[in-house]
Amino acid sequence: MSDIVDKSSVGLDARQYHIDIAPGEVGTVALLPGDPFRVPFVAEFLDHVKDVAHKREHRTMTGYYKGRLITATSTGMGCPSTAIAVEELARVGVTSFIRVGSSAALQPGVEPGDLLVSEGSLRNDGTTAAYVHHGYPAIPDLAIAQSLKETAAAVMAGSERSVFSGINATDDAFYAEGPEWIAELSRMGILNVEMESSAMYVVARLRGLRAGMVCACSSNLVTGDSVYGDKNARLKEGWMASIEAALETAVALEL
Ligand SMILES: O=P(O)(O)O[C@H]1O[C@H](CO)[C@@H](O)[C@H]1O
Ligand SMILES: O=c1cc[nH]c(=O)[nH]1
Repeated sequence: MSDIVDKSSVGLDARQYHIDIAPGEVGTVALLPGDPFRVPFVAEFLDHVKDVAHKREHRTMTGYYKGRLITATSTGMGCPSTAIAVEELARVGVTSFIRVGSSAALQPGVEPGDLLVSEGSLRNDGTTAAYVHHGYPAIPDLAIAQSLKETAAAVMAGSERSVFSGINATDDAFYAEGPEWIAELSRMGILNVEMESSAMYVVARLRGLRAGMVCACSSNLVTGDSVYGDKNARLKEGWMASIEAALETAVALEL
């Protein structure tokens, strides 16, 4: 049995197997969109941009925002690839993570393009169950969450869009979100649903790292308001606002 691999100690100081990044190639704070095609949206805010790596769903670029070295890495969709990205980014020096995703609203009054700041996640995923007890909370770093509320409000000031904060759900199965589940989440007061934050929060807590999330609302599952069709411009505006809020938090907290 002595030949069994211990993944907690394998490849620690090397180029990482899935994200293709070596220690020294990135900074201490990473913005995490789901989609690799959204990593360049982060880069639009940065100076001295470098394309660092792109392997599988994990694309990484770095650059400077107001003098701070920022890393942007895509997680892909769902908790399994998100947990891998957080684990491997931590091994190459990242200590703080801010997910900048899209998410569907579960309460009336939230519209596509609005910003949603996470205060915690209902862990409806299989990945975190492999890491911890079912009662373990999936919660952001409190200072990051508070800062995201403030920076999101500042970024959205004067616009027609709003900022909401609350508990989100993290689901594994986009197409298994049936009407009963959506109604139950809404009745529980859950603000929005996405597919990555529980893994980011749990892995971050277990490894002594910090994490937070600000998403753009892509659709509202209880009002039927969706981005399909002419609302897409609003989602892009929401993504850009969420990225700016995350960058301002990175600067404000010196992440
Ligand atoms: O747009 P991203 O950040 O990928 O986030 C949301 O979009 C995907 C589903 O459409 C899931 O990954 C969900 O969390
Ligand atoms: O889980 C998710 C994420 C985004 N949009 C949805 O409808 N569900």
